[in-house]
Amino acid sequence: MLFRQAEISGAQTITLPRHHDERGSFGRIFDRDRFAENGISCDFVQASISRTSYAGTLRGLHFQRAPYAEAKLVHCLRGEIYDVICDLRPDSPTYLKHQYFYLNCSDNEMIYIPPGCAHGFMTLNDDVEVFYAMSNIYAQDHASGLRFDDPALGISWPRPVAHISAKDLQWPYYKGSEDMVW
Ligand SMILES: Cc1cn([C@H]2C[C@H](O)[C@@H](COP(=O)(O)OP(=O)(O)O[C@H]3O[C@@H](C)C(=O)[C@@H](O)[C@H]3O)O2)c(=O)[nH]c1=O
Repeated sequence: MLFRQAEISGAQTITLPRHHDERGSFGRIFDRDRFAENGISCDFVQASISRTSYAGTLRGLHFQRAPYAEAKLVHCLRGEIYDVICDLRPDSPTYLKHQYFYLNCSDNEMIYIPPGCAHGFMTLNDDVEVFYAMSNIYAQDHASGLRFDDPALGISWPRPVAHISAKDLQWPYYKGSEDMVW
């Protein structure tokens, strides 16, 4: 596993090893000791898979409010996504900055997102699967979000939004709602 610091403070890209043979491949996605050696020592307590039918679908931007703020691991299992993390920690050197990653099922990359960042992605083709592991339980009352087109965040998405949930359209803009973020 190769760990590299991302631009967003505390975020990392993790290149996963994969062993190939005539049947296909095998690779480890989580290694507690290697993660801890590289500064990721939280427990991952839930893992989920999302499946998205169509290209141009946007999910996000999502985070959980305290005391359920969570770290996430994100890995694309099928297809390709444009993945975005956005730093909402006022005490962070990268506060309100965002970073994007193209995650493709064949490139063996995973993103570690520290607690206090919002996360979202857009699918770049049909039939996309994304794996997540989270360091906190899903707490519906603390699930929160921000608008994907928030001018304070300035995220430029690679194509027009073709599909988005009603829930994701009703998130507030950050300016004026900073207090409800945490
Ligand atoms: C996130 C989540 C949702 N759910 C339920 C709630 C709802 O009925 C259904 C779909 O939830 P959502 O609409 O929130 O799904 P989705 O919009 O795909 O939410 C995901 O978006 C990306 C960007 C993330 O970063 C994820 O952590 C997660 O927030 O699944 C759970 O039971 N557990 C969970 O951990």
